[in-house]
Amino acid sequence: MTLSRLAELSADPTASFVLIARDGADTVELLSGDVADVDLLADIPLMLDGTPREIFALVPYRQVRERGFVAQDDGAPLRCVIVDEHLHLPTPALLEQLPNTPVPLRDDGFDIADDEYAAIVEKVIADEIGRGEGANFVIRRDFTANIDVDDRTAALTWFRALLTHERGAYWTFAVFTPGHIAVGASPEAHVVAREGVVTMNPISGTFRHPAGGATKDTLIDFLASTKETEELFMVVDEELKMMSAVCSDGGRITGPHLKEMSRLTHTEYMLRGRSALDPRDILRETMFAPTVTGSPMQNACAVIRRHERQPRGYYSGVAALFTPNADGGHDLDAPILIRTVYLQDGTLRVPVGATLVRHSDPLGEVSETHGKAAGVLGAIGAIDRDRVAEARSDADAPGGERALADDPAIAALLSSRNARLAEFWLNPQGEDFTGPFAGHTAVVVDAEDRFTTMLAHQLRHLGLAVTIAPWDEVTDADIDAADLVVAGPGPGDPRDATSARISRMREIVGRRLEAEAPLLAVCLSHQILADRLGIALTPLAAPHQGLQKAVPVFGEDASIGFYNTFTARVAPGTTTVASAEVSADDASGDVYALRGAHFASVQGHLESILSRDGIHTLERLVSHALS
Ligand SMILES: C=C(O[C@@H]1C=C(C(=O)O)C=C[C@H]1O)C(=O)O
Ligand SMILES: NC(=O)CC[C@H](N)C(=O)O
Repeated sequence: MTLSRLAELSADPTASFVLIARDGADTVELLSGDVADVDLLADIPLMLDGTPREIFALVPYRQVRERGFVAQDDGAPLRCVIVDEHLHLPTPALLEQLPNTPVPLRDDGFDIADDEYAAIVEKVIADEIGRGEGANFVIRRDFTANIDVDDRTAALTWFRALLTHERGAYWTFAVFTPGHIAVGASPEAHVVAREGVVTMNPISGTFRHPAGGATKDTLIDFLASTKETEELFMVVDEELKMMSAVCSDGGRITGPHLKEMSRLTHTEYMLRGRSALDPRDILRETMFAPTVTGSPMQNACAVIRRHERQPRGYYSGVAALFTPNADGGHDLDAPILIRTVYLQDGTLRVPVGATLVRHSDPLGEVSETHGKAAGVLGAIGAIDRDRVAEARSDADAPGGERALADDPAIAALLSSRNARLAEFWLNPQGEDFTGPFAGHTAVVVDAEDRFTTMLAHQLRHLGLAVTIAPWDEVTDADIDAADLVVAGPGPGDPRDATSARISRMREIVGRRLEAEAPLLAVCLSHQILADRLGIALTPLAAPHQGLQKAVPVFGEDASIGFYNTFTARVAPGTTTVASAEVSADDASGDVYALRGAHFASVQGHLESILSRDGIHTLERLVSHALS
């Protein structure tokens, strides 16, 4: 009876329904109901006539405009299915019933050719990361094709192929709404909220299996790659910013783990914290994953706007399932919309991107996009399916399936990565805010890099009562009233006289110095402070975006994470400038920290997971500024 319901729904072109196979489940969920398109996340109708409702939503990328971020606007609707019926279908019986119709593709290929994509990668590294705009950016291309088979039959065929041949997906799903179909196998949970616990699952680092499949040796080579390791650390930092914004306990990280799929293996962390927010607010604060946009996230949207030719539609948005819970609220389960085919009136699109970092190899990123698209492209018949991968995905095969993650050498290599990270974020932090600076207030000025949420969280641990204020909202009165002002980091060239944001940060730094009132200046603001003291600013020969280094900070060596392209530079050996004490690199003269009467500054990000000595150094600098 339940299986016949699927047959009925598929036969009705006006019906809206969703099929979801969650990781590890032996059933496929079938949800159906009426469609409602809404403008804002807050409009998602979780309550109707006083009754909590289950809602499935497709959240398009353009929704980032709700956060004040830029996006090409294609009008893709924030589409909700108000669930009337939620069935569980046994997977084997469902597979028997799903069509397996040949779906020939016409006019198929990538909209951006390989060499053009490589050229975009080079441009993003030079013009964006190379100009201090951020650490990592995801730029996408689309595989497109046309089909002549009926849309719904094609989509069900592809869903069957993904269920049968892909593995390691968080959700394998198919969404049918009038005029719009999406079918995918996404590895990545963006945000999950259950009983007050919020989980995020940043996945980055991509190992494309060689012909014949992954082996222990090839996987070990991948795990040793600095680029792939640092890429994952950077996205964990960016997601911890989001966790710090939504969770009272800031969030802690566990992992790293492997995500083994049919043709590639990713590396991932889990971030966990507690939050009492409405799930729609959690979703808004976390729109969208840095793993599919970049960091800092707000500027990543501007970079995407500059370098992508077509709007994103649902790519990098989320599918969000809001389910009523026992507390009268809703749980949220929201995978990222990647590895998905979108189908409208016989035309399909499979968008795919790669995370570009300072040491990206353009051709390597080209093949990474092919590798990531391969699972879906194999399922829709655009490329040959990989027999080896499929054999491995058969858990009933003789000898069963043995995950490489279980190998002791691999497990040891993975866990050794954490030795580089800050214990603060690896351990439970509790909510005990009775640190050494209790009784003092701080205003943290955000210059469009939400590292301020992590800074604020650490400052609260040190006892301060903290508020975060955006650079364009904070008033002079706010600046004057705080016991401590923390002038935050931000994208861009610190010498840029045309930027209103950088000018305002200059005013704030100057105002506190003139008042001789406690100031801590971080990264961009450290550069601004250095400039004010007469120290020269210059681009680094190679950006330090996402780099960990042990550097001298006033008599102690500190292991710190860096996210800068520019630096303040003195003649090597310099120890004071004007009235300020300088901690600089012996060889290059690059200034790592400054301190003087009532102020201190630091080039690195003490709040980053890359800063093993972060909170300790933060405490030293705040203590100096407040003294
Ligand atoms: C951007 C995509 O995937 C993301 C980027 C990854 C990477 O660059 O290593 C890995 C997994 C995903 O978070 C995509 O599939 O389009
Ligand atoms: N994170 C930052 O504040 C970076 C500062 C500056 N945009 C640079 O790249 O050097």
